[in-house]
Amino acid sequence: MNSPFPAVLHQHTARLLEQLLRFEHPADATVQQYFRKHSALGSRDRARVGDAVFGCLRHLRRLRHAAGEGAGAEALVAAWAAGAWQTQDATALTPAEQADLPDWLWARWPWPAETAMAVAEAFKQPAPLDLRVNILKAKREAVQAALAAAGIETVAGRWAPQALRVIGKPALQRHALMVDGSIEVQDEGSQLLGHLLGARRGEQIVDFCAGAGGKSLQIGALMRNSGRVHAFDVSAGRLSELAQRAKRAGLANVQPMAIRDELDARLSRLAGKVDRVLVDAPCSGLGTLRRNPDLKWRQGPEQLADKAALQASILMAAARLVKPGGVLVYATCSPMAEENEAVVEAFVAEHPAFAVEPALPALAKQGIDLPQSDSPYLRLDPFHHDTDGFFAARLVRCA
Ligand SMILES: C[S@@+](CC[C@H](N)C(=O)[O-])C[C@H]1O[C@@H](n2cnc3c(N)ncnc32)[C@H](O)[C@@H]1O
Repeated sequence: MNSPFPAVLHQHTARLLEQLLRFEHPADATVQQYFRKHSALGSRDRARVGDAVFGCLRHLRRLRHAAGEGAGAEALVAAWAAGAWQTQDATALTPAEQADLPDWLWARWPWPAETAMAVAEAFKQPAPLDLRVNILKAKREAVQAALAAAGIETVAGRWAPQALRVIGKPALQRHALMVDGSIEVQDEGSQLLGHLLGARRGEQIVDFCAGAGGKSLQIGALMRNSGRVHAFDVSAGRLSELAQRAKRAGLANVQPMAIRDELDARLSRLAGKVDRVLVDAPCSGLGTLRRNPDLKWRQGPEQLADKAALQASILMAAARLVKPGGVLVYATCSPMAEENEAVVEAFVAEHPAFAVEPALPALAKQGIDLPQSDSPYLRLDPFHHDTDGFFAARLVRCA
């Protein structure tokens, strides 16, 4: 049960939820726009309204069951404030309702029956805040001590050697360690993808879908500021702050470049020359439901199929850059087989020069010991690993 929710916050939450339930834009953008428009709301009230609307999106099917199908935003918020999703009789719900997933997604939910519901439950929890310590600037223990001195408690990550998990929700954006590039916000699972690439000093690396460059920065630091990380993306906007962030992180080896698409002619100069290529592919993002619960309601099987076609095309183009003996990592923040195993298996069937190398032993060589699995792939989820949901395949070009 939540603490009493003042009427004025209830009204704001209902109005905002009404907008969110149109699913026209990503939820976080709609929330930010709403708060800009209602600037009189103080930071604590914003946090409460934000928690409430995200809570409604996380538990939408259970709330609809409690408030009645067709219930409007007002009634859904009332059901949320009463904690209805926690107290209702689960046996009256279908498994998809219990899991708070649309039927199509529950039908494809890629975990065995014994753990499927527990994994769905873990995806409904808010995500923690993880940091990556920049090894060029500081050691993890020293950062932890400096944060503790400022009243910010952290624990060392369970898996990734540079990860710190922040306890609670302190304001960190303007902290000196953030400003001087000693720490970056990066989910621990995302850090493991960077490690799976296994970049070494002096190598040529391509981060094909670099986005804002979180992994480019990590890889550049793991290479101790040597070699080169070519950071490509079709979105110049997303890449726009990477040069500045790299400078702040003490990195001179990260080179951002906006490309037209995966077939951009300028890529041909790197064909067959790159030691390691990371494809952090555009995907459904269903592995990030803890942060973006709207994604489960905003997409259907058609979107997954569209994504899979783009992913296959990007993987094929990126593979052309890998030199013989080089490594290609294909990753998504989605657990769905259509975007993961199916893409990789179709690629390998058409490209016999590439072989899947088991991911867990590759990480174990770096001292990162994840729970055993029969899969040759890295599959992470919030229930088993306490990270966002990720998939990654490590491919080696044999010839
Ligand atoms: C999952 S995000 C990458 C996140 C990023 N690697 C990070 O760690 O922050 C996928 C990225 O792929 C980019 N993208 C989409 N289509 C692309 C294409 N055809 N070629 C290269 N990048 C593409 C998107 O703009 C988006 O930034």
